[in-house]
Amino acid sequence: MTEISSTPRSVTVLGVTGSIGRSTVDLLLAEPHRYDVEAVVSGNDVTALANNAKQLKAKLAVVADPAKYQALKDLLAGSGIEVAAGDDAMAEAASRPVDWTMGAIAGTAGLRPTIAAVRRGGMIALANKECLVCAGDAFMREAEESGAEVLPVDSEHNAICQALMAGKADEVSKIILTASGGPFRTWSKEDIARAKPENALKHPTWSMGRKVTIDSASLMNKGLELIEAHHLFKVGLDKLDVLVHPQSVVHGIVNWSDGSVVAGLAPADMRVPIAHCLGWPVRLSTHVTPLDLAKVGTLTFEPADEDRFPALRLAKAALAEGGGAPTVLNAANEIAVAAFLEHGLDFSGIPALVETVLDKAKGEGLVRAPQSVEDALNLDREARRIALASLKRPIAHAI
Ligand SMILES: NC(=O)C1=CN([C@@H]2O[C@H](COP(=O)(O)OP(=O)(O)OC[C@H]3O[C@@H](n4cnc5c(N)ncnc54)[C@H](OP(=O)(O)O)[C@@H]3O)[C@@H](O)[C@H]2O)C=CC1
Ligand SMILES: CC(=O)[C@@H](O)[C@H](O)COP(=O)(O)O
Ligand SMILES: [Mn+2]
Repeated sequence: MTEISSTPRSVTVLGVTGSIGRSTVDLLLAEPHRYDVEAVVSGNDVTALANNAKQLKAKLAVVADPAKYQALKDLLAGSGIEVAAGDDAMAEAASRPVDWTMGAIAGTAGLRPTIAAVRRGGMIALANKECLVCAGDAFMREAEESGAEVLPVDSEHNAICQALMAGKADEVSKIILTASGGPFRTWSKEDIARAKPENALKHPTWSMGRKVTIDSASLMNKGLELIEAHHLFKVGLDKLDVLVHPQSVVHGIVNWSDGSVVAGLAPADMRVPIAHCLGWPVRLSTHVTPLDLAKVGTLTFEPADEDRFPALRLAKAALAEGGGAPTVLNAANEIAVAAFLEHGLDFSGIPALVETVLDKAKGEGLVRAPQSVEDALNLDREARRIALASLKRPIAHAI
């Protein structure tokens, strides 16, 4: 049995102020002697960032928004904690040597700092699925080259990664990702089309950041997760499936060639997969309320409806097409979600915009296979330009 090391694990948390970030901080503070926190990074919430930096005794705090530099400096004055701001500072923070990095910045904004961590090596606990949807081939190739170990945090992928330990890669017949079905699981197509942000932000089983919550409501989240699974587990769409499971108790399922089925179950609490990655290869003890299956009582499963949830169909098609299609899909979806949250787009406008952008990008001959992370980011920018130009009402904040 592998023992828990008595040497503290050095850690950096990208996206420390978000939903995944807060769960990570909770685990770090439960056993502070086990960790040496190097850097914490946020987008613009300097109050929470400064608090996290002090609580965790971090050496460095970085905020993405350069306009927030002075505010962060004032908040951390006299603490001895180094302060920085901006994109280059985030990448520099992520490239400082540590054993373990949490990649939990929301959206493609997280790609540059996360790849900086990958290039440095060590363990990368990856929550940010957009990194893999935007630039999966290049991202995983760089991880292989640097020796970085990519640990899946996303609940389905973490469960599947554990289930996959029951056999060999060539003995897998199917990998199934469960989906809660989101708040519109039982809604008609017409009602879904008219859904408002306040409806879409009411996730039935998980408490998460706004972007992933909207993606769950459209089932784009499950589409992004299929692409994420393709890169993490090196399987094609023919071996991947989605099953709607409203209780969010079973997170991932592996069907084996001999008929055996191994499923990963856990409470709907992200501290469980984060702890799995934080302790890896050792299991930590957490204060998470254990899963009580007698209390849950019934587990149900149903097929996903791609007619009412066309985002899932679009993501599957992008995965099947490959090349730059997932990059374009992801960029268009980020703009669409931002527009929906600003009331600039109907809910049904999200998949509609994604489809329009994919068609226009193909028409302009842009959907090439990215050769590098930087190449993927260039394609991402071009797809955003098309998406923004396709909106009837302009938006103030692209995610
Ligand atoms: N929440 C969950 O349960 C799950 C989340 N994920 C994935 O994890 C990632 C994070 O999700 P979640 O924690 O919910 O998101 P949140 O919106 O709650 O948090 C996002 C974090 O990213 C930071 N951030 C936002 N924009 C930037 C930027 N431009 N530069 C640097 N930092 C930025 C935010 O800082 P600030 O607070 O200052 O804005 C915050 O710390 C997503 O990719 C999501 O899909 C995957 C599975 C489950
Ligand atoms: C917690 C987590 O991993 C989310 O990605 C979750 O999967 C969202 O729920 P849905 O199953 O509704 O997309
Ligand atoms: Mn998930």
